[in-house]
Amino acid sequence: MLITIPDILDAAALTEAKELLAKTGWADGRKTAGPEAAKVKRNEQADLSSRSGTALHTLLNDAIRKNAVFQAAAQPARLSRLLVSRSGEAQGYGTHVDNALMGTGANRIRTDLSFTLFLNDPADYEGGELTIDWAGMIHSMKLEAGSLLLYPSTSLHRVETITSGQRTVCVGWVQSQVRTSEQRDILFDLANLKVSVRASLPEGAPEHLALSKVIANLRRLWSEV
Ligand SMILES: O=C(O)CCC(=O)C(=O)O
Ligand SMILES: [Fe+2]
Repeated sequence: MLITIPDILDAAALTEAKELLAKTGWADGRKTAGPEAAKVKRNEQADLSSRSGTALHTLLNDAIRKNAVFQAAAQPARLSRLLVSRSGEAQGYGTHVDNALMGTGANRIRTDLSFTLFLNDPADYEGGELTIDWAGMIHSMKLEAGSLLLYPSTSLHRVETITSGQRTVCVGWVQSQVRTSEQRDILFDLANLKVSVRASLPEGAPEHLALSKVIANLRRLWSEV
């Protein structure tokens, strides 16, 4: 599944993120790419180890984790550390596949899903679409500031070259409790169905219980914890 989630950050959180970003240092983005991806990666990455960088990481991480749609769609078991990157004119990120495993020690994860949280508006730059090759279809997307695009890490993708202005995003990866995309899709559909059933049938209706039972039993079959 490829899904856009609006309003991960509200206006106040976006302003705070931008203020923290203004105090953060930047380094060459190739440092955090695998050897193959490093050849096509042209951007800069924020130093999230500084004081303002740590505050920024916490702000973004909390906002992503607490979002109900993100939780339902990704079913996260674990999240990678986040990266914040910016690309200016003539920069971008050529076609690549993300590393299957990331992080070290206790932070090691299998990447099932990748996401980009847009930190500035599409009007601020030309080019810079995130282009994803998913199930034989090409999706090219550029979202409003504060919105997140979640997509399977199994796909080839790229960031189109920026022709003017500057693109700033936060990217990260999820190890899902549910390893396959097909099973995650079914659970996401059922979670959405549960919301509609709750809205249209009285509390305690047998349909609520039946649906809860189906969801719980599928999660028993498909989850790794
Ligand atoms: O900047 C983006 O939207 C995606 C970046 C990316 O593909 C990556 O960091 O692996
Ligand atoms: Fe990537």
